[in-house]
Amino acid sequence: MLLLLAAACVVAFVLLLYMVSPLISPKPLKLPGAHVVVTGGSSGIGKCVAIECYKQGAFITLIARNESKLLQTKKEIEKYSVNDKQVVLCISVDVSKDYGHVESVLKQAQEKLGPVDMLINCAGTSTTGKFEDLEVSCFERLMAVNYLGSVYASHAVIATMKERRMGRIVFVSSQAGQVGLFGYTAYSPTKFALRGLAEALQMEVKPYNIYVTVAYPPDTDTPGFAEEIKTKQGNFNSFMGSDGYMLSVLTSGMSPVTAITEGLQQVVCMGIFRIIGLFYLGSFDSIVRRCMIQREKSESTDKTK
Ligand SMILES: NC(=O)C1=CN([C@@H]2O[C@H](COP(=O)(O)OP(=O)(O)OC[C@H]3O[C@@H](n4cnc5c(N)ncnc54)[C@H](OP(=O)(O)O)[C@@H]3O)[C@@H](O)[C@H]2O)C=CC1
Ligand SMILES: CCCCCCCCCCCCCCCC(=O)[C@@H](N)CO
Repeated sequence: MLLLLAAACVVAFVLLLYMVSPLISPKPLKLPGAHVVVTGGSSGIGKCVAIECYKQGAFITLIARNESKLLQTKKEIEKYSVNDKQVVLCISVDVSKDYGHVESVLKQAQEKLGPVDMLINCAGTSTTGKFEDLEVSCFERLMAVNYLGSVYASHAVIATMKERRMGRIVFVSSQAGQVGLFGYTAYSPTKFALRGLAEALQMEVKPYNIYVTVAYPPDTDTPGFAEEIKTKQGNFNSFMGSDGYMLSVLTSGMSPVTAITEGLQQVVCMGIFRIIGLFYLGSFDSIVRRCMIQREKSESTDKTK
């Protein structure tokens, strides 16, 4: 009897998802000729994403502070041009300081390269350390760059996107924005905050054909991330690797789904991943405890010397 009920529930759920599926599966943005703005585009993940979009024919605006790094990256990206009309524009601005300034440079960029089709909020930074060792100014700075920087840039482009009834906004969070970990007390909250922003914003802008994605990269030092953004475009959740998959199912909460199979996988796998997650947490706790004991031991032998 119970089994029958469970089966009926699953069938009803699938049917329901099928009914709303036209509403939840955005078409991928056509990158050829599109204007893509990448904050933090002069280095690391942002640079890889910019290169990937450029390779597919997009016009790129790179935003970061350091001008020489911007120009160097511009040259690097231009090597991948696919037609002679493509432009890479560089703007030197601190996304975390003055909203008026961010707004005016984005206006200028839109005057030069046309309205923004996709904004990738990748400018970010991290500091790690034990809570008591981190200055409170560090908490303020990370929140300003990682969170408010993304708010400012998105706020500056959203009105035009709504008018045009099209657009994509990507927030680059982190796996440390899905789970709080030792040493990340200043960083994790800024990345958790992006998810809250993304969920609320997505609900507002979906009727305007604007789609929001939150990317949760793991520790990254390879250009592999560019592959991810290519295949995940239009999805609300973007992750990498098997840990990333489990984390994104486990922390799916009230995030929207962008495919029927995504919702189904969450329903089926959540419980088992919670069990696996508890093992992870147990092992993290035991690592932390072991390190603490080791440190205390070495400190006390240092003292006796
Ligand atoms: N690498 C990793 O392991 C992971 C990274 N992430 C996130 O991905 C994003 C990119 O990381 P990663 O590629 O490693 O970073 P990098 O340090 O390589 O690049 C950071 C980029 O952001 C720019 N930037 C930093 N602060 C500001 C600011 N205040 N205003 C404007 N631009 C700024 C930098 O340029 P400039 O300094 O000239 O301003 C640079 O272009 C970050 O948000 C990070 O938190 C998430 C998960 C894992
Ligand atoms: C079923 C449950 C699975 C649980 C898996 C848990 C895995 C946790 C890995 C967390 C890695 C954190 C990377 C932070 C990267 C980052 O943002 C910084 N490099 C920036 O400096």
